Amino acid sequence: MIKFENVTKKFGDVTILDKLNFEVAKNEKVTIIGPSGSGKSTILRILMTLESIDDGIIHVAGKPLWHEYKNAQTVPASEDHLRQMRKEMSMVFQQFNLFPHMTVRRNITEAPIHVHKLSQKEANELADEYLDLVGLSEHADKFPSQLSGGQQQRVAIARALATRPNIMLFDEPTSALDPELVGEVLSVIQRLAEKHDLTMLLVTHEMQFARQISDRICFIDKGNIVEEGPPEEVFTSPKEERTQAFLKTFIQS
Ligand SMILES: Nc1ncnc2c1ncn2[C@@H]1O[C@H](COP(=O)(O)OP(=O)(O)OP(=O)(O)O)[C@@H](O)[C@H]1O
Repeated sequence: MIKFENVTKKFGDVTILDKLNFEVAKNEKVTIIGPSGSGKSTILRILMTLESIDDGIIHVAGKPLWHEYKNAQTVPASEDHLRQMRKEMSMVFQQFNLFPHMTVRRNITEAPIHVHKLSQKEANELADEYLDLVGLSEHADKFPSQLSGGQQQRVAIARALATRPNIMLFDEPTSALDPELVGEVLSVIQRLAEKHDLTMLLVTHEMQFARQISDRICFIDKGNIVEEGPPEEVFTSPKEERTQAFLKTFIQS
């Protein structure tokens, strides 16, 4: 579903992703872990086309993301192609990024109406369906400021789902929350992982959670995957020294 081939990303002279090879299968749930600054968020931002790449190729759902084929040649993607590709994916950010002046329902219906050209009625039905899924049906007419951080993040998840993506990206979705609000957001994500046919790529420091929901853990350091495998294997008996050191500091902190 997602395939990075020799992808390099630089910011100025600094190489952030260094010929990265990485794949996520359809419906697979993968968590990326790694030290601060190792390039985890950059991977998600590149997939959302919020950042471009310097070299390599990325395929999403069988099509090149940052390129397209024209006259049997690979050329840089047009804005039209990028727009099409964006429909495959939705991302939930660390900061919920809700529109403060819009009600919860309108936050959710904006993209279905304006990007996906659904009618108001269809978009409202979608909003109701996903507000129910995240357990916030009774809050549809409130404004974000009237909700707790955990509730706001659940609205952000409903909003991301309402464009009916095949791929959901989560970038540290609980790290801006007070500890007592983390659980409610994680349980929504867990339910999604268990009950919905979605490909999920998650960046989180919630190791216990990653262990529960992931099919595979990727440990990334200095822009490359150092080790990957099933959660039990990576967390219980990491093979690489760098993974061992990272997990150790994590447990101690
Ligand atoms: N727009 C940008 N311009 C310049 N440097 C950037 C930009 N975005 C990210 N970086 C740098 O790229 C590196 C990787 O950033 P990234 O956010 O992907 O790391 P991360 O692994 O997600 O870290 P964290 O766990 O702290 O969120 C960092 O050194 C960061 O400072």
